[in-house]
Amino acid sequence: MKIFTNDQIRSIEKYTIENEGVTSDELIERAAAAITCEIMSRWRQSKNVWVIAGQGNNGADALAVARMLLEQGYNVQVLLFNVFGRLSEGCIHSRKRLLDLGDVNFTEVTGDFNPPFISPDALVIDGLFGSGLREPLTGGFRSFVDYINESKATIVSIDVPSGLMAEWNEDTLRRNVIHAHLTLAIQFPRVAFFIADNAEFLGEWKVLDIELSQQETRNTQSRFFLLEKNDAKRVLRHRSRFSSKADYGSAMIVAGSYGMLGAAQMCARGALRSGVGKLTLHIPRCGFTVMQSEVPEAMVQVDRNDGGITEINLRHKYDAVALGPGMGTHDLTVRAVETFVNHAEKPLLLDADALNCIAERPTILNTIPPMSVLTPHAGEFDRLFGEHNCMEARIKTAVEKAAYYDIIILLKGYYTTVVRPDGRILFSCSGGPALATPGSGDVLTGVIAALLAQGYSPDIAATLGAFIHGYAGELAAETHGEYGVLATDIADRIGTAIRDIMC
Ligand SMILES: NC(=O)C1=CN([C@@H]2O[C@H](COP(=O)(O)OP(=O)(O)OC[C@H]3O[C@@H](n4cnc5c(N)ncnc54)[C@H](OP(=O)(O)O)[C@@H]3O)[C@@H](O)[C@H]2O)[C@@H](O)CC1
Ligand SMILES: [K+]
Repeated sequence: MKIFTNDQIRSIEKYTIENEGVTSDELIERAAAAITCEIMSRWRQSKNVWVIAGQGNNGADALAVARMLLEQGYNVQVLLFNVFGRLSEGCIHSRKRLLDLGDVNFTEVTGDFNPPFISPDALVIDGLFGSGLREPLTGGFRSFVDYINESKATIVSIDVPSGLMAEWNEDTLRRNVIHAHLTLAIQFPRVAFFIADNAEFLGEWKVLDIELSQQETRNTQSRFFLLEKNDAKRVLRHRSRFSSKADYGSAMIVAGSYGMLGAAQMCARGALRSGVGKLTLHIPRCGFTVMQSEVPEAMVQVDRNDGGITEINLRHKYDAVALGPGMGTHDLTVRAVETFVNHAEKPLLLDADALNCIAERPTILNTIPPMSVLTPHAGEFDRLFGEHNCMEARIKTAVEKAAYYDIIILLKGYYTTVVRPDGRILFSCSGGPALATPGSGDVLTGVIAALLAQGYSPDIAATLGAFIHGYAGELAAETHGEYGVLATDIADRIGTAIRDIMC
């Protein structure tokens, strides 16, 4: 699914108006009807409702919602902010239709005003600013947004929480944004919805369909994508009855060190549950017995060193090679990673300590084969590319680095984000807090390695891997709850996750 920018949504809206016989006011009515419906399904008429409208069409939506809720018997009080005397046409139209009802509790703010008391049990409909916001809120608007947040009322934001930019918000002061409990996005989710930093503003979010042109939606190119279950289903290949393990590729995982062999095991389990045809593990000598007994499906090749990885020799050809889980960052391991990466010709999968080794010797970055996949969590990313104070900043750096080094960067988190060298950004929407468990990332590396071995392109393997892994985590949470999931529980549900996604 494509995620559009504000400008693109605006042109799809314009196209719809110009080519599909619908007026802007009708779109506002559609949006308001869908929002009203959603509110009515959640809150009874006894709820006190405050509708806060701004001067643009976000305000127009809000005023139309106020009218519809009044018609449904809700007790509604309306505040329209018209401080610059510049209401949009839609807003003027919605105001007229609202006031035509007669006897409406309506205040138009045109200058200084004392904010009314909003009780904590009230419902606030936030239609102050939507996608037309130019810059972070300041002055009176900023104070009013703070005032609403502090009221402790339940807040429903129309389209986007007021003060939040639809795409990038790094420069937005945290306090200038409405903290919604529910955000009802018109027609499309926004890029900002998939960036972890903004979760506190959005609350739960839902997209409401107002039937903008499907044709124009299809024709509009995007650089942002969301991978959902249906997309994953479309990408996953069915297996032929006549296939053999030779059809599903051969993967090598270089992992483990003394005390960290569990990482290698979990990674192997992730790969084996993801359908890899053949799996070889390169581990330190001390892990031989345990690995052979715990992961009998894999072949084991031991390092000459007992406690860590010191040489990475591929004795055979592999369709995918993953390096990192539990490897440690001993000098000898750093050197082994450097030598191996220097000589590698095909894309690699680099995770965890492989990334930490590269952080120790950043020149390795220059020798990573094109289209290799790096899978850092926030800490590993910062060790590699410098400190960042938020996920948005990391995503922006990832875009730069992915292009510069011609690599794919998968940033772990809710909405794991995959950045391609061409600047395209894919978000995976499965998962949840159950995935925040030790070894979870090792399992993910195994899944991606298996997909690479089976011939999925690196960007697809990364995004699909993140989706499958997240989905398996959700399944594991159904059994064990968000607190109780082990990484091995995730690994053991990967097969079921793939089956569910494909059916
Ligand atoms: N997608 C769709 O198809 C549909 C979308 N719809 C709805 O329309 C909404 C978008 O409407 P919109 O374009 O009128 O923008 P909105 O945010 O209401 O206000 C812009 C106003 O705010 C002002 N302003 C900006 N920044 C400011 C600041 N920092 N501080 C102070 N003022 C600031 C700005 O001033 P200006 O830039 O003109 O100087 C302008 O006057 C969208 O979110 C959705 O709810 C539906 O109606 C149905 C169809
Ligand atoms: K809003």
